[in-house]
Amino acid sequence: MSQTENQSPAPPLATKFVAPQLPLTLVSRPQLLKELDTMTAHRLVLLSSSAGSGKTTLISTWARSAHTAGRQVAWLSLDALDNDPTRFWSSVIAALRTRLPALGSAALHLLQSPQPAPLSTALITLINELLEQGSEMTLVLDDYHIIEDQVVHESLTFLLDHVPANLHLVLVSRVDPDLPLARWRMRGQMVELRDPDLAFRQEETACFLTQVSGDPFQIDEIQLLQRRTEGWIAGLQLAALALRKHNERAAFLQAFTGSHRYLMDYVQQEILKRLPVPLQQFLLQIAVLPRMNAELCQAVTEEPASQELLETLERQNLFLVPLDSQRHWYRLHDLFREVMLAHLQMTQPARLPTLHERAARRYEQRAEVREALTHWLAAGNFSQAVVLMERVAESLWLGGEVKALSRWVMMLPDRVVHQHPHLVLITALYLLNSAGQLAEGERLPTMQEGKRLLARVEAMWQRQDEGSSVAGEPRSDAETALVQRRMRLLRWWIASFDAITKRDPEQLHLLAAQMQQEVQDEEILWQMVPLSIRFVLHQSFLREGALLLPEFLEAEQRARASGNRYARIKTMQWLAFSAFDAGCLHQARQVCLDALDLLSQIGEYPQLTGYFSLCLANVSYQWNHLEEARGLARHLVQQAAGWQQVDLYISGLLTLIQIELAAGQLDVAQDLLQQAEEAVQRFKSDFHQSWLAAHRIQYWLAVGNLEAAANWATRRGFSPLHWQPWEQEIILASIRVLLAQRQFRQALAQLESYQKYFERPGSLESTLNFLALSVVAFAQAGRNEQARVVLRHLLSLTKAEGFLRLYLDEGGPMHCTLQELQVALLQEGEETEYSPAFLSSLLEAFEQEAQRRSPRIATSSTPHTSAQAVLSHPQAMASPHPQALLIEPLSLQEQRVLRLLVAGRSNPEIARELVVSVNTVKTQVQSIYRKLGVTNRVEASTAARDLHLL
Ligand SMILES: Nc1ncnc2c1ncn2[C@@H]1O[C@H](COP(=O)(O)OP(=O)(O)OP(=O)(O)O)[C@@H](O)[C@H]1O
Repeated sequence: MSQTENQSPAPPLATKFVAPQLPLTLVSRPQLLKELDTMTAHRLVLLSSSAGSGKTTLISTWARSAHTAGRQVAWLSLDALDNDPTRFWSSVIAALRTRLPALGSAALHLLQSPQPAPLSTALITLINELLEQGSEMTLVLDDYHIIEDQVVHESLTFLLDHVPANLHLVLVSRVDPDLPLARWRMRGQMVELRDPDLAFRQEETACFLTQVSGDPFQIDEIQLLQRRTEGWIAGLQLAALALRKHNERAAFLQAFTGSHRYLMDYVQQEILKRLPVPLQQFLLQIAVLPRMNAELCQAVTEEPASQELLETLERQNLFLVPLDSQRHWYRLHDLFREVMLAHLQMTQPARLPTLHERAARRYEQRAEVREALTHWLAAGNFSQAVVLMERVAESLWLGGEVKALSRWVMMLPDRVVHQHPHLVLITALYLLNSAGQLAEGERLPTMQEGKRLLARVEAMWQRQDEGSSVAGEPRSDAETALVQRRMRLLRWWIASFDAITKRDPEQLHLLAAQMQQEVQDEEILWQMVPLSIRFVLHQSFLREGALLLPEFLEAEQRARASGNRYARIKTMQWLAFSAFDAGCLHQARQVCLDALDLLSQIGEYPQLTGYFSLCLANVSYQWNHLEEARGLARHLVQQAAGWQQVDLYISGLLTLIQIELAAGQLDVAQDLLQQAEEAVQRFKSDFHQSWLAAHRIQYWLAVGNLEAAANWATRRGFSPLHWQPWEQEIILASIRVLLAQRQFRQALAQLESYQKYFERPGSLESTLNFLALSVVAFAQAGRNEQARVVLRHLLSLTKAEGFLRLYLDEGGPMHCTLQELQVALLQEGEETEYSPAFLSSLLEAFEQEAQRRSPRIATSSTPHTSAQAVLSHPQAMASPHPQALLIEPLSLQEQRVLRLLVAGRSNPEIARELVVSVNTVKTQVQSIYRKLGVTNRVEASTAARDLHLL
């Protein structure tokens, strides 16, 4: 090469002026191309996004199609030599001349003359030539990030500020160029495409993978790669490339992370190597943070200019994703972050623990425990991790985060587990406690996790017993005994879950007794274990939770004195439910209110409020505060569904069904029944079956579908010989079916045979339900005297606690019996073992119930009801006990007369059958007409049928 040749600048490569070849496996992006068509009407289109995000491919595809459509598109791929202003503008003019050869000769001459004119003169000449020439032209400047020369930036700004309307510029860059972008953006002179616009959508990823590999991909494989790459095309392409060398596609996809060599090489060569060292270091170090703000970055990197560096990363499209619109919080693109971490691990392994420790400390100061723990563990600083876990274990339980705690505990190495067995055992205790509150079908995984934790401590202990070397101090006998006792307790607790699954109350009883012995001198936390088993045993199995009331009262006091919040909340929960079972509604309500108060004082633990809300809803229901009960139950169901607390969700639904049935909202009840049935089936929640079946029957009876109810009862078949306490609601419901079928004798026989079970001590709630049904059965069978006797007993048991729904739910026959009792008391001046005021308030409640169900009747100017009015009310048919709809219910004798009348008997025939005079029958028939609001036999028959009075 000659001297002169050596000094003259190298001529530009002709390929600079041609859009690059498109990939063979091109995924078409019609939507983006269409957008570009519109965007290129602007003065400037900026494509600023990460390396390998598909900028060049997109714009060259567009350039080709624009060219085909007759548009003039000039192309210039910039290179490092273009960092010289003369060279840059000469290249630009050369690019323009590929489309308009006559353009720019004067400007070029000025630029290249031996005594060059000022740059602005050449630019003005070019602008004037463009304007003069007049045709539309788009100029693409690819890889503009290569340009660092300030004069080039300034001259380009000059051009853009004075650009003629027929020139449009497309700038393609990995970083935001040093141009007045904000001004142009604000003036609407510039439009942009950035990473989120360019990332492949899932269908594009699918198309790309299929084209590259030739094989169709499964949807889950596509989703996995889409998630991993977040649509970053270069990442996807590298994964596809690596995939070609693997036979086991599924295994490869699972193992594909940022530490893959292809990715690391690409990022190193294309990105990291090109950054200044301080920025490189900053990026590598902040990669230990899953999400970050300037303050955290500063804590980790000790770099005071963290805010500015974050802004630089963002401007340079270095995979920093803003998490809020104020740009306080960011995260790194996941796969890119993995590459950074892998790089850090490879180049500066000793630095990683320090960075994690700094992060952990900062998070601890911010009281962000989860993050702090993750970093302590990542730093391998297990002693700090354990200290923190021990400190926050209880709060994590309260916050419903036991599973996270158990995951962290599982990450501790054997040596640490051996030194801190109690942390592991307490985590297992919390897990088993949570398992106890889950519906049966979902209990297993949580229990398995508890088992795994316990097994770790046991295995270590066994190794110690066998004399194998486990690091750590030798233990005192007392400490060894304590750990062993706790392991035993947990084993028994696990065994108790098996007993629950096998429906084995004896075994449960045995286990609880064994445990009770063991925990005499234990901390309150461990004393809770046998109590929780006793609660399940007595509440869910034997259904005599009331028996435990004194025990729970005492436990609650102990828990209060201990200051342990877990123990307090648990004992209050048990206490509330036992009080409810014992019929102590006021006490149950007070405990719930106190517990909710306590929970609001100790912090936001909404998951723990559920059981208290449930109990409160049931108390409100009994007091006939239906609106309040409904509000509580609805809220509870919504929340429990969100928290995935299936047991609570189903219990809430069942309570809500009962409320809607009582309110006559049968359509709503029907929907809820379906939801509950699905949930019970899905989660195999057997303990809810009895309530559910009982509600279903109540619903059928309420809508008059006696056939469905009867079919069900026949299929089910009951016998006192197979009494199971957890089936008592179904048993009572099946007796209701008998009553509805007018099989009074059988119903009474059933009641008698079950009496000893329902009237046993331990569940006043069961006893009350049984007695209420007995009153109705006797009354319907015409055994009014006995009905009144049972009713008096019932009144004496419920007088102090204000039970209302217990009575109201039984409808007409209960109402009649109450009225008869009141008359008898007035006539005979009988002594009562309950307050007559209570009786009056019950009768008043029945009146209000009738008014609520049928306001037209209550406000009618005629003193007596009309059956038509009753029937015209939409809720009339919803009443489970239509007699209650009549302002004046029919007496039993009138019901008998009505039945014969409907059967077509004449007055003398009725008189003969009932052994009364014809005149008496006539009076009773008139009274029936009056009460039903009808005037003849035909109307009476219709009303009787419609109102289900027969
Ligand atoms: N639509 C597409 N179909 C198939 N492959 C594509 C598509 N878009 C991009 N690619 C591939 O992705 C890789 C990166 O694309 P491209 O070079 O266009 O990205 P870029 O953002 O311009 O990158 P850089 O910043 O490095 O210039 C290329 O190998 C390209 O072939």
